Amino acid sequence: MLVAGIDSSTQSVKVLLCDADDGTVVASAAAPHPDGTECPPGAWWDALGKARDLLERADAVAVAAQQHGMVALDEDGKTVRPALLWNDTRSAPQARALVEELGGPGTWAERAGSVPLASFTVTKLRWMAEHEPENARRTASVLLPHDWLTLRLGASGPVTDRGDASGTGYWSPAEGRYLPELVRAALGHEPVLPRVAGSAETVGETPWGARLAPGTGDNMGAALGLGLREGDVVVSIGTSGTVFAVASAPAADPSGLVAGFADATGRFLPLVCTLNAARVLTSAAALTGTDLDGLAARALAARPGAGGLTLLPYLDGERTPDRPGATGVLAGLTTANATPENLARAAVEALLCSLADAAGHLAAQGVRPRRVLLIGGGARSAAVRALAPSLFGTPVTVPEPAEYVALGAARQAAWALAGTPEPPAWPDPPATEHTAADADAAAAGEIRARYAGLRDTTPTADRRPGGPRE
Ligand SMILES: Nc1ncnc2c1ncn2[C@@H]1O[C@H](COP(=O)(O)OP(=O)(O)O)[C@@H](O)[C@H]1O
Ligand SMILES: O=C(CO)[C@@H](O)[C@H](O)COP(=O)(O)O
Repeated sequence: MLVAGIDSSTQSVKVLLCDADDGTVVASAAAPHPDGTECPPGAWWDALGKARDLLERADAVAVAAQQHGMVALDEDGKTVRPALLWNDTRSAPQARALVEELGGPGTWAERAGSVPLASFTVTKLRWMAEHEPENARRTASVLLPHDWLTLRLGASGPVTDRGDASGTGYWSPAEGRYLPELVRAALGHEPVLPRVAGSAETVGETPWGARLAPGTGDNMGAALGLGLREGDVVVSIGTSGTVFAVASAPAADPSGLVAGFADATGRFLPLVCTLNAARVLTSAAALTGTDLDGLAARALAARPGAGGLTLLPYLDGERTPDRPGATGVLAGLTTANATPENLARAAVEALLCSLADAAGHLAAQGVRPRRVLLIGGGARSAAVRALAPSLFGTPVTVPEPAEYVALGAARQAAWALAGTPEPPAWPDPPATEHTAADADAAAAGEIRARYAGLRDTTPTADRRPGGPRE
C-alpha cells in the first residue's frame, strides 16, 4: 500500500509518496506558493495540483500545513477574503486588546493553552471584525489551511485535528474542546468550526478512492515524521524558526513565550516560534551577492564573532520576543570588519542566537533536552550545522535532510489505513552528530552576550519603513 503526505507550508507545498509499511519514500514533488503574508487558498490548491499524478497513486492521504492561517468562508463555502497567514503581524493590537479584555495572559494560558499573539487565528478574526466588518458579517465558517485542503480533497465535512485546533486560540488543549465564547468575542458571532477528529480517524475519501486522514499543523506533522520521544527537542529552521518537544501534560505559560499546543497523537507539543529563520540566510545571501551555499562557505571562512558584527535578525518584525513592528539591526560595523564573510557569519550567528533564546524559553517551562534535533530547509546549511552546537551549548543531531512534515502526514495516513492504537513503527531516519569546534565553543559565550545586549538595548517601538505593520 502507498500513502501520500502533504506539507503545505508558507513558501511551498511538498508531497511524499511512501510505502505504508516502513515509510520508504518512493516519489516526491514540490511546487512554490506565492510570497506574502496573505494568500488566496486557491493558490495552495493550484500548487498541490502539480502533484496530482503522484497523489492519485496513494491509498491514503493526509495534509499537514502552516498553522494558524485564517480561512474565512461564507454560507456557500467561498472564501470571503484571502487567508491571513501566521506571519502577518497586522493583528498585533487586536491580540493585545483580546488578552486585556478576557482576563489577562494567565487566564488565556490556562484556558487556551497559549497567550495569543498576532499569529493566532483568534486575533485575525478580531482584526477582520474591526477593519472589514462586512467580511466578518459574511463569515459563516472558519477553517485552518490544512482543514481547507482536507475538505477540498474530499473530507465528508469541515474537519480538523487537535494539533492544528490548538493554534487557533479558541480551543483548549487541556480540556480538548472549543471555547466558543472566545470566537464570539473576537468575531462578533459564532461561525461553524471544523469538527476535531480522532488522531487516525478516516474523515473522507478522495475522488480517486483514497482514504483521507485528518491531517494536522506542520510542526505536529514534523513531530510525527521524526517519531519524536520525550526528551527530544526539535529546532526547525523553515520560514519560521520553531523549537518544540512532545510532552505528556499540557503547557500553560503566562509569559506567552511558549505556546501550549497539542500534538497529532494525543500528547502535547509546547513550542516557541520565531518569525525570522531561513529567510535571514536568504536575505544575507542576497545582500552579499551569493547563494545559500556561498553564504555558508563565507560564514565558515570568517572567525567566530564575525569580527565584532552583531545582527538582530528581526527582519519581518518578530514574534518571540513579541516585537511585531521591529526591523533588523546590524551593530558594530567598522572599516576593519566590513567584509562579506563577517556579514555572512553574523547572519548565521544571529539566527542561531535567536533559536538558542527560544530553546531557553522551552527549558524555562521544564523541558529538559536529552537530544537536540535540527531540521528544516535551514538545516541544509553547512554553516548552521557547524555553529549550532556551540551557540546552543550542546551537541546537535541532524537527521538526514528530508521533508519531515510531509513524512509525518504520510505516517498519519498509514496510521489511518492500519487502524492501530499507535502510529506505524517506521524506522528512525539516519542522522549525523555535530559537536562544537574548540574555537567556536570558546567564543560562544561572548557572541551570545553581545547578541543579548543588542536585543535588550534596541528600542521595541515600531520602526518599520512605511509605518506600523500592526
Ligand atoms: N542549503 C541551504 N542553506 C540554507 N537555507 C536553505 C538551504 N536549502 C533551503 N534553504 C532554505 O529553507 C527554506 C525553506 O525551508 P522549509 O523548511 O521548506 O520552509 P517552509 O516549510 O516554511 O516552507 C527556504 O527559505 C530556503 O531558502
Ligand atoms: O506559526 C507557526 C507555529 O506556531 C509556524 O511554524 C507556521 O506553522 C509556519 O511554519 P513554516 O511554514 O515555517 O514551516
